Amino acid sequence: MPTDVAARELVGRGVSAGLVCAPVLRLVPTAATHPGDGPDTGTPEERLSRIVAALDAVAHDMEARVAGAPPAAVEVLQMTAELARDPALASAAESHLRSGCSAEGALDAAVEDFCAQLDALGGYLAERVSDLRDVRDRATAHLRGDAQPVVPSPGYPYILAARDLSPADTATLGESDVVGILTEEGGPTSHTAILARSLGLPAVVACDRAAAIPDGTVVVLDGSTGLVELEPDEERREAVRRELAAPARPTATGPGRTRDGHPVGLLANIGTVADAERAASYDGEGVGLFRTEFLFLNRADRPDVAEQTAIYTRVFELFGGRPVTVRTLDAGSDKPIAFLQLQPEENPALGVRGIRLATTDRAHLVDQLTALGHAQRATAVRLKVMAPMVSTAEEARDFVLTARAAGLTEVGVMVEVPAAALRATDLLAEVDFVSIGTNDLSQYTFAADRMVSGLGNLLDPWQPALLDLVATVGSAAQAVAKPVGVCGEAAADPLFAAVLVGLGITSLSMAAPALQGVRDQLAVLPRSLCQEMASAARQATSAGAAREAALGLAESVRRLADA
Ligand SMILES: C=C(OP(=O)(O)O)C(=O)O
Ligand SMILES: [Mg+2]
Repeated sequence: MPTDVAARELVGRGVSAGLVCAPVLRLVPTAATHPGDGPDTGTPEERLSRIVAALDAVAHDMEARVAGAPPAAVEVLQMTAELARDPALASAAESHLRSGCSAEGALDAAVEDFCAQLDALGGYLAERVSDLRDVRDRATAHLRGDAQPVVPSPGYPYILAARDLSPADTATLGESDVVGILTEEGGPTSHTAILARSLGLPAVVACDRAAAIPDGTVVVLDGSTGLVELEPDEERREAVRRELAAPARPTATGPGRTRDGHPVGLLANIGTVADAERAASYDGEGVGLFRTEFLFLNRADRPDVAEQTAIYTRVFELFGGRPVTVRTLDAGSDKPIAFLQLQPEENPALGVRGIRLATTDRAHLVDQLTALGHAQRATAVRLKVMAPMVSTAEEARDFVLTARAAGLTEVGVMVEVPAAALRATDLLAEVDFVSIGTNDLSQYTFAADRMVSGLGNLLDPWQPALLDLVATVGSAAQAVAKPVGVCGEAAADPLFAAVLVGLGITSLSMAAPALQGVRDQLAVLPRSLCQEMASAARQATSAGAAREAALGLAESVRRLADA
């Protein structure tokens, strides 16, 4: 094989289930090389109007691709257009122009300012960094008069390989020759993963050297295990073809349930009003996590009760009588929330963040809960409210009392800290429900920064230690018959979702496009099998073995059903 990728197998992270065998083609290079290096011509006003025109051209380009694009792609394209049109971006570029930057330099500096803020916020917001840099690269190409990148259309099915894919690259994959996706970068919450899942395209991300595989190399890609086999022999290719020729299974609709009818709430994660609008149109049972940080970012003054009430009301109206679970502000000293007057900290992830802020600044919590109470009374919503980063039963009790004083009736806490998981029984005695945030629970269990991609194995939700903590919380909740959700990104993986059900989890919250895959998976597995999968996974001694054990059991059922 004429390749500098010597291995016959590569392993990445499977983020969209499915098996495919096809040649690899690489994306025509997308990123503008050395963004920010453009010439320094024209007055600052002229440079600003060139930047605005370039950003506008990017927004138009995204909008032009919307027609005929699948719903999940529309979402991504519109979000990218919104990023390009954000007036804050042009005004940040303007201030860099005033300090003498070229048009390209000012655009680059403005984008990097925003990226630093998003990075500090972590989670879903941090993954928008690559989207923003893509906007910059496209706008830079416009400033330079360069052509915009395209996905190849060779006229035969192929696996698209790249260092990373931008929203615009992936948005129209539904109608292309692409039958699988393989990237070196990206995580389970990246837009590539979300879109791949919604389009049913098998995808593997975080796969070292993926972009070095030469065009034309035939690979078998498994979007469940993350395994990529290079130049498999004819016998293997034939086995994959046979598997793919098997008849398609029907898709499930309505509330989530296992094959034997055990109900599992399927809910959406949202972080903005626009997210809420999109999520409301999916077949889901409500919202399991409404991240409210967007209301507090990039402003010098705190949003007052009236402003917050208006926004919560808009969101609640979208969901009618469905439950909406709002998480109170999850900020810390690494987050640019000016009015909270946070002290600098050496180690912000372990500092005054989440509910701990209420001890230093109670007003923001009381205002937020008051606004939520007003919005609840103005709508038909079933409001559930929960606090982030709770570690002890005392913190839980204090939050419950404060929320009840604001007239809120369903009050819970997130379980994101190992101490909270280990003493879930104590916390559950105080609250109406708990919701496990696997993103932070992994980070704190493994002492592994969730933003460091090199720590992916420790942060793998299949780690048996994480499963043990989830099981502890699941059993504690079952013992007192209280709901226990999972709202970390791991809930979007259909196989992992089945294991969560086996661990006693009663609802799963995820990016809306992932709902269908999880619903379909649960619909074919009886609850008893989910429990067997969970116990097999917990008996394993590594993340990989845990996954294999669960997958083996799920596949045995599928084979029986197919026979
Ligand atoms: C859902 C979670 O919260 P966030 O990702 O917003 O920190 C989590 O930690 O799993
Ligand atoms: Mg969290």
